[in-house]
Amino acid sequence: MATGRTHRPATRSRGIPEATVARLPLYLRALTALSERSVPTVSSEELATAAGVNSAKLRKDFSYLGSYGTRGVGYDVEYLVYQISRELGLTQDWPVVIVGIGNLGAALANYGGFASRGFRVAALIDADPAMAGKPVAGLPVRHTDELEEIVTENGVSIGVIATPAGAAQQVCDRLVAAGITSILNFAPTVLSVPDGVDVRKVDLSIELQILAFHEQRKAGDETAAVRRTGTAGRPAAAAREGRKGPDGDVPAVMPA
Ligand SMILES: NC(=O)c1ccc[n+]([C@@H]2O[C@H](COP(=O)([O-])OP(=O)(O)OC[C@H]3O[C@@H](n4cnc5c(N)ncnc54)[C@H](O)[C@@H]3O)[C@@H](O)[C@H]2O)c1
Repeated sequence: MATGRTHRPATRSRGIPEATVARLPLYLRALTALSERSVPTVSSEELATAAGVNSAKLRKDFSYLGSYGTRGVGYDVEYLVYQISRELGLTQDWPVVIVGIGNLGAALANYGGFASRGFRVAALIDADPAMAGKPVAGLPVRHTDELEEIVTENGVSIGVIATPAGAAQQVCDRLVAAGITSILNFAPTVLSVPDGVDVRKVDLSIELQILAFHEQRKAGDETAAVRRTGTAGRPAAAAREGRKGPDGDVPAVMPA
């Protein structure tokens, strides 16, 4: 049934670019920490540092929300938390189902951070009949036979897939046929979905592979520095000075 991939315009309907949308959760996390410490206002520089974002970019992002802060005072923390939460659709409750309640699915079900951010785990679903009825994170595991019924009854629009890769597309197709329009996929496979369905993929092994790439680069830089100077521990200085290595390579700063 899967017919194609979701294509999203670079700018959303209300004129907020996708790149800004992707940074809103970073601001929200930093702002929530400030709010928990009862900090009333924050400057763009402080918030940018806490969110790991450049402050000019932050000001531009907030201008899309119509939030400009007050000169000499900064941004009102509580109001920004409300504004960003509203923009992200977090002022309403989102029931979520998790499919595949093995090691990862059970860990996700037990993660308190979903509920505190408005994502209520409505049901846990697994194909293993031996698991049906067993409690995980206070919820009885339901069998996949009930998947469509669960989605409809709970008005679920977000599904989390934590099954083995081989089962993920079939699970995805059933979730979509049942009415789910957003999928968070942890299985190491590319899912095909019809237009109008959003898929976000989480893959820790890919993140590790990217870190391995950087580690290899660092090791390469170190070796080059030893060759250049006969001393280890100088590549950072060489990079700052923009010096080229013997092979003509400039130590690269890669996007995170
Ligand atoms: N994204 C990541 O960073 C990350 C990290 C760890 C694991 N994973 C992936 O997550 C998935 C789960 O890993 P795990 O260690 O929890 O595996 P697991 O074997 O412990 O659990 C898988 C569960 O899925 C169930 N299942 C199998 N087919 C199903 C189907 N058709 N419908 C519903 N449930 C079904 C099984 O009964 C089992 O309970 C794997 O694809 C794994 O590669 C991803």
